[in-house]
Amino acid sequence: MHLLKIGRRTGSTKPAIFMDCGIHAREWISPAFCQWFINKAVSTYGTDSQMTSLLDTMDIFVLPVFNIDGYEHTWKIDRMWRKTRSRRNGSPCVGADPNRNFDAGWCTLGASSNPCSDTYCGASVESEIEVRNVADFIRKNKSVIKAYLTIHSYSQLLLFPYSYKYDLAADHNELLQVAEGAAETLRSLYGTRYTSGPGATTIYPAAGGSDDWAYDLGVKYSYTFELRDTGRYGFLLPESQIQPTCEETMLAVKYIAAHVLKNL
Ligand SMILES: Nc1ncc(C[C@H](C[SeH])C(=O)O)cc1Cl
Ligand SMILES: [Zn+2]
Ligand SMILES: [Zn+2]
Ligand SMILES: [Zn+2]
Ligand SMILES: [Zn+2]
Repeated sequence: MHLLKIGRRTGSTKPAIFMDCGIHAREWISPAFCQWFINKAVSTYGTDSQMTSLLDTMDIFVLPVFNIDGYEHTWKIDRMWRKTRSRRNGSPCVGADPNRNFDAGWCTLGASSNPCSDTYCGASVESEIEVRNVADFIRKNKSVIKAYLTIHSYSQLLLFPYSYKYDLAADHNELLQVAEGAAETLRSLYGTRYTSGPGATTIYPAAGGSDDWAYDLGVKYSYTFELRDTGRYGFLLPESQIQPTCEETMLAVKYIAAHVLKNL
């Protein structure tokens, strides 16, 4: 797994943002966005004032493709694959849903213990090596990681904890306010409408997700993005929409980052 660290080479440890893409293999617009983000971050540092002040103060960790084996599978075999590609002896089916495999109400709701289900929670918490690696990294760096962003598609949603329960997060009001501000900034470019809210009531109740896990670990600004569209093309978003999607999402990510920066 290739994790990029974007930031100034100062010796000092800086507060950081962690963003992952491609946790679900078929959500191809997601890795496209991380690639776009990396290029923008390095190419506009020094010219774009927001990006410059962000990178002068914070580091940004970007994991462009979380679920590498699943992503390759969608390129070569099965475009609609979602899960990892782990194999369990004795099981006829392959893979677990990495976004049900985190230690956050693991396998209690909105997930399946059937290895053939697309929302299979895995044999145990962090059974998927990709999940274990990301969780280990964030645990090790939790004192500096101030925000966790995980990029999915589709539905045009900006979700935050909780999905594994209906209780509101302690920081609900702030998380909602920031999400709504980010969604409004995103809409200002092409008019794309996003809905913001806690996962459980905004999309569906489900346990084992990375955003809930990061939030409970202490990463306050924890968001799941569901990028374009709302179902017309779904996961098969046309190439013509890649650039506009990346441009509008960039605005939302910069909005959240600016809020994190202001509240360091
Ligand atoms: N904590 C979570 N946050 C967001 C979601 C929605 C994504 C949408 Se593809 C999923 O089903 O894994 C699911 C969970 Cl479990
Ligand atoms: Zn397959
Ligand atoms: Zn997803
Ligand atoms: Zn999705
Ligand atoms: Zn703010």
